[in-house]
Amino acid sequence: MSQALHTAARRLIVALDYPNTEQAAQLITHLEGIPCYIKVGMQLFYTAGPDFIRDLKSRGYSVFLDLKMHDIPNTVKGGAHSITRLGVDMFNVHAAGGRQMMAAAVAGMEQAISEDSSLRRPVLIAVTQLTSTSQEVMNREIGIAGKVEDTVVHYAQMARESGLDGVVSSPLEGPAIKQICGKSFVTVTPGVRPTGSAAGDQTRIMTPGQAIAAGNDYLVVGRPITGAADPREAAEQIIEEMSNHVND
Ligand SMILES: O=C(O)c1cc(=O)[nH]c(=O)n1[C@@H]1O[C@H](COP(=O)(O)O)[C@@H](O)[C@H]1O
Repeated sequence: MSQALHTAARRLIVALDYPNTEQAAQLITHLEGIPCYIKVGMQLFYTAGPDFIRDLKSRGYSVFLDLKMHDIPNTVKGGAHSITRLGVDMFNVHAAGGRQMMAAAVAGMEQAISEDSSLRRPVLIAVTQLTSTSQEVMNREIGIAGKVEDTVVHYAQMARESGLDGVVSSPLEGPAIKQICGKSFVTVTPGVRPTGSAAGDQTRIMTPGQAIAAGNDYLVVGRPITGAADPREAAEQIIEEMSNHVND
């Protein structure tokens, strides 16, 4: 693998949204040798549990544990402490939980690190508006007026001020977030669809090339890879497209 492809692969996060460890393990086998991140979300974690995460880490994988915590500050602090102790590389909370909750997540993470010096500080990010949320749904159902981008940027600012490292947003909002929060504030962007693949429940989407060209740091891709006839080929095509747009 060339340096450019390697660099692009490190910015791809593959979502293992599976109902059991067997299917997840099969996909990991397909991706062997590709240095991408692995994302474990609610569906897999609630059945596979922490042992699956420890196993991935012991085998050298970079792991994003996507449990989107949203609770009272004390509970989120405890959750962040437990998650950090698993040794994951990235995890998330919902920005809608507010500043105090996000600061509590940072405190829980830092407490775990201070107790065990072998742990590395994970990247802690806040979900802004889910990529499945359209402008209309945000206004009429969630009850937030205005543009999605403005809410996303507001949440991103709160996350930065609360000590988080970045946010989850759609790739469309990446440039506005970077402009307000700075280039080093991390954007992790699901809602990525290669040309011709089904959007499904995602509404705010870009292609892998567009998402990288917009300056986003990490792309989260699930079904376009996990649902492909040849998942490895699908992942390689996405990485190639990403690598072609790194300096756009
Ligand atoms: O936090 C996330 O990862 C996340 C946030 C968000 O706003 N939208 C979103 O789709 N995700 C996750 O990103 C993945 C996207 O999967 P696909 O739509 O199959 O590519 C899923 O695992 C979602 O849980």
